[in-house]
Amino acid sequence: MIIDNHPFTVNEQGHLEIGGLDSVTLAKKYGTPLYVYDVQMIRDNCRAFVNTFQNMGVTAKVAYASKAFSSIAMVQVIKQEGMYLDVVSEGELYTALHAGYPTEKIHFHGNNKSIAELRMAIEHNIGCIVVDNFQEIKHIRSLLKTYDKQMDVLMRVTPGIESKTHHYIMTGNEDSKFGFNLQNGQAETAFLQMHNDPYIRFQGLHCHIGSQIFETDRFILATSVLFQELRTWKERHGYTPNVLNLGGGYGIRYTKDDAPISYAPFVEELVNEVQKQVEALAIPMPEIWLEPGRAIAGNAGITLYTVGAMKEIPGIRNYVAVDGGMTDNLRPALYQAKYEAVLANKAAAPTETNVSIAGKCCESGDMLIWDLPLPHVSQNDILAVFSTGAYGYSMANHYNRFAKPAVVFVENGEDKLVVQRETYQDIIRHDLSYE
Ligand SMILES: Cc1ncc(COP(=O)(O)O)c(C=O)c1O
Ligand SMILES: N[C@@H](CCCC[NH3+])C(=O)O
Repeated sequence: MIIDNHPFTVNEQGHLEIGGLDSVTLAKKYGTPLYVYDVQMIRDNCRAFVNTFQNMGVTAKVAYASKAFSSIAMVQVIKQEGMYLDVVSEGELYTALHAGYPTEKIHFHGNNKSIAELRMAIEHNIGCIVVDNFQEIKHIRSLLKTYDKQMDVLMRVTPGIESKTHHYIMTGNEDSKFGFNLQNGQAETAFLQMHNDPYIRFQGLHCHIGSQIFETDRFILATSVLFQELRTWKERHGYTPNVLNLGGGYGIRYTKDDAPISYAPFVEELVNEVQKQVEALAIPMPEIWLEPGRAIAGNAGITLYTVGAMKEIPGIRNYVAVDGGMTDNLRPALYQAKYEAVLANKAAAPTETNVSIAGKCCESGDMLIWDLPLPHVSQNDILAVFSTGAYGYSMANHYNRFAKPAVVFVENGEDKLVVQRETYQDIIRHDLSYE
């Protein structure tokens, strides 16, 4: 039996399976809360992007945006898939270096890169820096001169496009902290500062319009806005780009209300648009780069919790509390994000009650799901929340001094612990005594 619209099955005992393994057994073995990933699904998501470009004969680089979920094992899977890697901090870069990621396949982002981060990127000869502001141009130029090194650089621009997503995760609108503004000429000024620099190898433009977006026409629109700018630069400065990075942001299915983007037709649509624009401008086809994060990791991960206290307020609400919450999944509290879930140990049972899943933080907004139909719920049932593979572990925090959960990978019928559960010793590790 397949779980309604989620890519998971139910076994003969009526338990939810992930990657062919019984999720209830995994919960018992590793404890809860527990993040579990189906690694084959991560690989399939990577291949859907990479293979479509290959099948179309288009030169492309697909980078996994590691902010969605970064750990040594995750980065190693991405490396095995031959993908590129997008990092936005020293910490993500450090993780990639420790995972043995080929440094020339790493792209560095960020709206406020520190000198230390730029040094780290330059010292490790990473593949590309995506420059975000005028101060950074100055820093990169002087650092490259000091190191006497050249570096591939892209310029992040904001195309002035509002995407239909939560306001907090829009990034392509004019009023954004990210990138150079196209409308007011700042992008062209930045371009003029970089394109003849002896140390900066200026490769082209980068644009990321936001996250969890379903309308492919937004990406097409962003592409056409970039080409309007490129037309101007061609006419004024004779410039043609080597690279066009169209970012990430592809929406996945969290609930039945979401219609996720199908990667292959989406990539085809995007490539066709670039080809059309390139022909109109009479320039050679640039390399197309993409940076999916959520689309790679999101639906491959679930979170398992154990049901604890239950509180029924007759005529108002049935609260079911689990042993995690906004500390392992901040998205409902931060973006009012919606999720679906089942009882992993009763996955084949008919639903008979409507409940609200509460976390255990001392915070009324610590609710994981407000309305969830479930079978009869008992203490110690295992709740499995779907689509938590992206921005779950990576946004986990220590509020109320909760320890971060473990992460388990499942592949070829085997489970492997890839991030240990934190201990209370970890929680107080950096505390110093004042006595
Ligand atoms: C520059 C950049 N690239 C890629 C991503 C990945 O986005 P998503 O996980 O929505 O694909 C983000 C996050 O929004 C981003 O800021
Ligand atoms: N963290 C966000 C997305 C931001 C992506 C990075 N710019 C989320 O959970 O949806």
